[in-house]
Amino acid sequence: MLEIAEPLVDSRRPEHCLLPGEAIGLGYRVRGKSLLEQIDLRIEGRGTSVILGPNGAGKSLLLRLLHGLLEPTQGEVRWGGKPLDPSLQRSQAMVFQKPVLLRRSVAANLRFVLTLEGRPPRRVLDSRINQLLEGVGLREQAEQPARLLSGGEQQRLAMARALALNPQVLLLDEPTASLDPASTAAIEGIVERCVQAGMRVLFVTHDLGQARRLADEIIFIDQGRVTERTPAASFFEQPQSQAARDYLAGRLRF
Ligand SMILES: Nc1ncnc2c1ncn2[C@@H]1O[C@H](COP(=O)(O)OP(=O)(O)OP(=O)(O)O)[C@@H](O)[C@H]1O
Repeated sequence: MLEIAEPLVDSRRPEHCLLPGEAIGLGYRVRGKSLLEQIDLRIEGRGTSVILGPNGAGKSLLLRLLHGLLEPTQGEVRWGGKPLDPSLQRSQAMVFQKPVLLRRSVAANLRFVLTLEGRPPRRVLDSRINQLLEGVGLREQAEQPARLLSGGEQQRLAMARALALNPQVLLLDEPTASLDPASTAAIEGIVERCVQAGMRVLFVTHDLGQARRLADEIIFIDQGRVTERTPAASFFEQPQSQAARDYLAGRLRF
């Protein structure tokens, strides 16, 4: 298994306090069709909320709305009591199933993010890039074109890029869906260290083993509605909603 060196997460915290995150009467409709409806959620404290639910339930839409990539058609999203603006948005980071990387070197992908808001001294910049690459086990590939990395390596680079600006909240949309078990374990290890360092994680997955390993609580979504929110231990023993029981038993619902 890949050994990932410390430290990955910078101990300096961003200036904004993002928590709590709130979805208040949140809804999203497209062409008269309701895709998410009446979502009320409060995200606070530490740890990892794993979002489960069948295909098409609205999990990715919820993450995109929480991250401000989509505008709700009903209700609102607030972080730290305020609507998400670009500066608050930079205090959170999202990683997608398919990493979207620049056609540049591995190090240049990180340099790009780290110089978005000004150019730190070269020594500081290089040291942070090395720290991030060390943290995700990619130090030796620093000068390699990012597009030549394997799928697992690309996703580790995407994680490093997400962590570059010390987000307080990490939104992960099936980041290991196309990865093998070793690469999946590497990503899970990075996520665990982020949680230990105080980040709040929202993690969408269909991998129930992964949900058991990572979740402090489960948020279950079915047909655009949150049907339950339960501590992880009791969710797997005793899901409260029929939708969740069907999902765990592998029964299709139409
Ligand atoms: N921009 C859009 N316009 C119209 N329909 C959309 C749009 N985005 C998503 N949808 C639909 O909304 C529903 C929820 O999509 P979403 O991607 O959130 O599901 P999901 O729970 O993440 O599913 P999966 O587990 O398959 O990734 C789906 O039926 C999808 O087709």
